[in-house]
Order: sequence, then C-alpha cells, then structure tokens
Amino acid sequence: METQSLTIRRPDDWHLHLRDGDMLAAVAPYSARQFARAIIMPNLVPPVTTVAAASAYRERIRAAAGPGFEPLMTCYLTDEASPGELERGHAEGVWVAAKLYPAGATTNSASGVTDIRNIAPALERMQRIGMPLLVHGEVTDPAIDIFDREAVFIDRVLTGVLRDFPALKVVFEHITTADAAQFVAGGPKRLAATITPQHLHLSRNAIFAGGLRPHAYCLPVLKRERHRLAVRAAAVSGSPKFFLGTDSAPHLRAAKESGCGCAGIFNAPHALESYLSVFEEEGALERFEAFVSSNGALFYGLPLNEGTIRLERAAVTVPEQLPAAGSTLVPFHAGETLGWRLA
Ligand SMILES: NC(=O)N[C@@H](CC(=O)O)C(=O)O
Ligand SMILES: [Zn+2]
Ligand SMILES: [Zn+2]
Repeated sequence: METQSLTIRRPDDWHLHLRDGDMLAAVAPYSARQFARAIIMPNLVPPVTTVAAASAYRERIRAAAGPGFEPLMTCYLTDEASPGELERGHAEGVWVAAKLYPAGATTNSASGVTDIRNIAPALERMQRIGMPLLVHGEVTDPAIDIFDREAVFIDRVLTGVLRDFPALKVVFEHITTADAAQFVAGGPKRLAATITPQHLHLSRNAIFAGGLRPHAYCLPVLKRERHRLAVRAAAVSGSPKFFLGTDSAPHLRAAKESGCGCAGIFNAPHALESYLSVFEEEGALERFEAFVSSNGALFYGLPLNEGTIRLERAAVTVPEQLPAAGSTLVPFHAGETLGWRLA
C-alpha cells in the first residue's frame, strides 16, 4: 500500500541564503517552518567577514525567523581572511564554518578569494580547530566552459586542498555533476556534499524549455541529464556523505526577469516536499530521513534535533508568486502540484 504519511526527526538545511532587511523578513519564516537549523550563507553586501557582523546578523535572523529556528553562521573568506578572527568566532560559538567563494564565481562573490594560496593560513587554522570549509566549487577561468567549471574545480583546486590540509573537513556545496558525486563518494570521510532540490529535479533543458526561463537559472548552472541522474543516485544512495542543502537564493522577480538576470532559485517554501517527491520517485522513502535530518548534523558533529515533523500525501499547488520586500518572488515549482504537504 502507498505510504500516506511520514513522521521524521526535524530536519536542517545545510545551505541557505536569507539575505537581510525586508527580504530576510519575508523569506525566513518559510525555512523556519520546516527546518530546526540552517547554515546561513555570508554573501551579503558587504560580506560577513567579522565576528561582530556575523553575531549581529544572527540576531536579525532570529528576530525574523522567530523561536525554534537556530541560524548557524559562516564566515565569508577573502584574500585577507584572518586566522585569529576565524578562531575567535569559532571559539565564541558564532561561526560554525567558513565559506570559500572563488572571486567572481557567483552572486555577491566579488570579495571572494582570487587564489587559493592566499587563504592557506586560514585553512591551516581551520584544520587545527576543526572548523569545516564550505566551497562554492567552480573555477572562474573564463576560458573554461560554464558547464565544465565544477569538474575542473575538482582537479585544479579541491584535490590540492584535500591533499595539503589532510585533516580539514570540507563540504562541496550544491554539487551538480557526476564528477562531483563520484569524487565525494570516493573521497575521505571528512569530505561531504550538499544537494539542492533543483539539481535533483531539473536538467539544463529546463533553462530553455519553450523559451528562456530565468527562474531555472542558478549557479552552478543546471547540467545535462546524465549528471542530474548521477546526483539523484548520490542523494538517495544512503551514503552519509550527502545531505540536504537547499541553496534557496531569493532574488526579486525583476532581478530574475532581466537582460542580465541574477543566479539563484528561491526554493524555500516547498523545499521538503520537493525533496520528498524525488525520494518517492526513486523508491527510497526509507532513506529520506537520513538525508534531511541526520547526515548533515553527524558530519558537522552537532547534536541531532529533538522532535519530529509529519509529511502527508496531499496535492498542493505551489503559488505562481509570493510577496516580498514590496515586490514578488517566484518560488521553485511555481504553478506545479506537489504530492506531499508538511502537516
Ligand atoms: N546559487 C545561486 O545561484 N545563487 C546564490 C549564490 C550561490 O550559492 O552560489 C545567491 O546568493 O543568489
Ligand atoms: Zn554557491
Ligand atoms: Zn548558495
């Protein structure tokens, strides 16, 4: 008989953009409704590079999300990243991890790292204190085709980081390729990956389906079908190295539907249901809970959440748009009907 409902430990989101100000106020409740904790991305303008900025941002998030949601803060690494500041923020319980954006790789990455060698002292310190490195894993070399930038990052950067810092914990964020899935699966235990719902549901054809579809544009860009299938297989494999990280990345409608549209998909409103439909299609419902509620916490060395949530079978139509910051956001799956609902 078909499963009608699923009760699981409260899940966490290991990769989330909440932005700030009016946008933060509009989007935080969607995540807080589903997740107990989230790793908060630091790519604000200006980026979150100091303990004081992270601590103040954490308070703004708590206020916007309400009780029962714990923001886990990250430090944005720049060429000038200070080992002392990283260690202090980690020791004070403000920073859980630090994020590497190769300069120019994605939204608000202009202050990112221009050469991995520049952050060697920071990585050395993080390795020593057990602070994970989170990576946007794409090279920025304009000579490299955009669809190959993740695979080339493995060879040009990630392999060297893992070799030179043999105890550093690394999360390869939002993986999109068979190359990345295979690299993580075959790598050491201290290497893991987050997976977004869009990279499980869509191949790059979605960007061009009947016309140009800005709401299917994110970075790393969607890849060809064989990569989507490999990422799906990794997600439902039961391996503890893969876990939920939505990469929900809100940009107002006008910023997406533009002559130079922003990269990012706002998937927070129905994230869990979206992942669940993938696990159901793959016949892997029994592996859903580990992917969404325990693999990430175990990797980070954090306690598992107390309490449970329930998902039930029901047809839910995702709105075409949602209000935010005096304008609108178009959510992932807009206008589609999903088969599950968070009770
Ligand atoms: N994923 C995206 O397409 N965009 C993210 C940045 C990122 O995670 O790379 C954003 O901040 O908008
Ligand atoms: Zn990224
Ligand atoms: Zn992101």
